[in-house]
Amino acid sequence: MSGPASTGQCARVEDVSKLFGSFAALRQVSVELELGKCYVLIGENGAGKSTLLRILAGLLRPSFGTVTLFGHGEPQTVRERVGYMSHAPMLYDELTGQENLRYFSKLYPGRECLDPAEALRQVGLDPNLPRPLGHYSQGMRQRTSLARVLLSFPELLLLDEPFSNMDVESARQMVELLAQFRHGSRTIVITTHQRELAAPIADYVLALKAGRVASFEPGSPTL
Ligand SMILES: Nc1ncnc2c1ncn2[C@@H]1O[C@H](COP(=O)(O)OP(=O)(O)OP(=O)(O)O)[C@@H](O)[C@H]1O
Repeated sequence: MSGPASTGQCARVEDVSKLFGSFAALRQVSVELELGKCYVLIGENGAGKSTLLRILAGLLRPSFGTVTLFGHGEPQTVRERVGYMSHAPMLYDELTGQENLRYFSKLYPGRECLDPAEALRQVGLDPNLPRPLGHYSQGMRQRTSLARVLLSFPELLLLDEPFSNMDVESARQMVELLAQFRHGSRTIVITTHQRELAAPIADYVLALKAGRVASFEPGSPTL
């Protein structure tokens, strides 16, 4: 790769503000994301975490400021290199994990996709589980959501509250899994209210407060 990869930069957010009507959800946020690192985004309810993630995903446009992703000034043009997992899992309860993924893999026509069974294996799930998703534990549902994101071989993973409603052991397993993806040189951004759960993979911790960057500090990753 040339250009941005050689500088090790995955994304650059410069002076980004996002207004909803007259309300500023983000105010002059600037941050740079290096390739292959994990960023943990924390802050109270309404701090702007999901808004920043959705802007990085190209799902929202900033009102002011710029976002550069993989060296491109229009995140929409590199959307296929980004995997976004929202905190409402977009999966069908009446289908099995593999049926869900087969359905979603058809939404990427003409593109190479990871085999659904392999995606499930990568997140530690048996692809041949006969149960419908409605009978999965929360941890298994979150893993299936992550497998769905992996279908398109994303280089940047944007995960909104990946540990929500998970027990501590399932969250620990999810963190180990994410650590493997990071070692595979994917860049990861996680929003969470449970900073301690993500600490083992946090290369950097970005705290937002009322839409502003309150702090941006290196973490102490152990994985
Ligand atoms: N589409 C929208 N229209 C209007 N206001 C919005 C919209 N999206 C977000 N907001 C507001 O912007 C602020 C930031 O929301 P955001 O979801 O980014 O916060 P958050 O830090 O992710 O919060 P939480 O931890 O509760 O998910 C909130 O006050 C929210 O109500």
